[in-house]
Amino acid sequence: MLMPILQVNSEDIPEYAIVCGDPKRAAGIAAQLDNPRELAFSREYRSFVGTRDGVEIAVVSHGVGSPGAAVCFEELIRAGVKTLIRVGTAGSYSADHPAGSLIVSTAAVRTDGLTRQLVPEGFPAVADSEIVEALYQAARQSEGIVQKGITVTLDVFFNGVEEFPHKKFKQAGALAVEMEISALYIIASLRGVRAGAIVALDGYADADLAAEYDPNTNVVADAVQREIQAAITAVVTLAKRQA
Ligand SMILES: O=P(O)(O)O[C@H]1O[C@H](CO)[C@@H](O)[C@H]1O
Ligand SMILES: O=c1cc[nH]c(=O)[nH]1
Repeated sequence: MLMPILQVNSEDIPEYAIVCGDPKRAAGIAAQLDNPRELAFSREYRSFVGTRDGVEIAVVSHGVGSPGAAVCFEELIRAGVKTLIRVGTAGSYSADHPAGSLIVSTAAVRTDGLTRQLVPEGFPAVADSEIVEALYQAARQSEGIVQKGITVTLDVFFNGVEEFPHKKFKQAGALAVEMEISALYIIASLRGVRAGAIVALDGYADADLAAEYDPNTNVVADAVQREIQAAITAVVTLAKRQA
């Protein structure tokens, strides 16, 4: 069956998918698999399949922001995906986690508008614990800071007249902010599949720490490579465990 927005056929989509915002990053992830094949490039959604250690993996970009990403997650699940891992970037809340650190998201604060239209207030956006552990163990095999914890999903990247809610979420224990994980966890829960996420920190979101925002440094690029390796390793670990 052809998925109308991703423009991929369900027959080509395996059970495991790695998703990321940037279509270029999707190509970079696919290039690290064996026999990568591009399936489609429709809107912001660029789709590939490849294998690692005999495990078939889809790699698909979902663009920026929860509503667009939700379309991607929904169609992948309709096409047969049962395990989704997001490989993203995020802004740090703490000097303990500078740019280049990796955070495995255990749960996401739902400040986004999308999930409010899907589930009641107070319903938690939580990662699958087996995926969290697989990502954390895989990421710890590389150099650099790796931490597990709560992330915040926001709709806003450049602010308006309202203050960003970063301070209160930081005080409450959140580690970083990005723009799609709550949508991923809520949709996974609604559709009965499992999901997890790992993010590379690309600077400080907290105004007290923030310097000039530059996500295009070598430190961030290295961290993105480490999280890609961790996500691929985690998928293989999870798949072998299920076999
Ligand atoms: O690097 P990605 O996966 O796109 O993730 C983060 O980067 C984008 C903002 O620049 C948002 O999509 C945010 O969630
Ligand atoms: O949403 C995002 C992504 C990366 N860095 C940020 O500060 N915010």
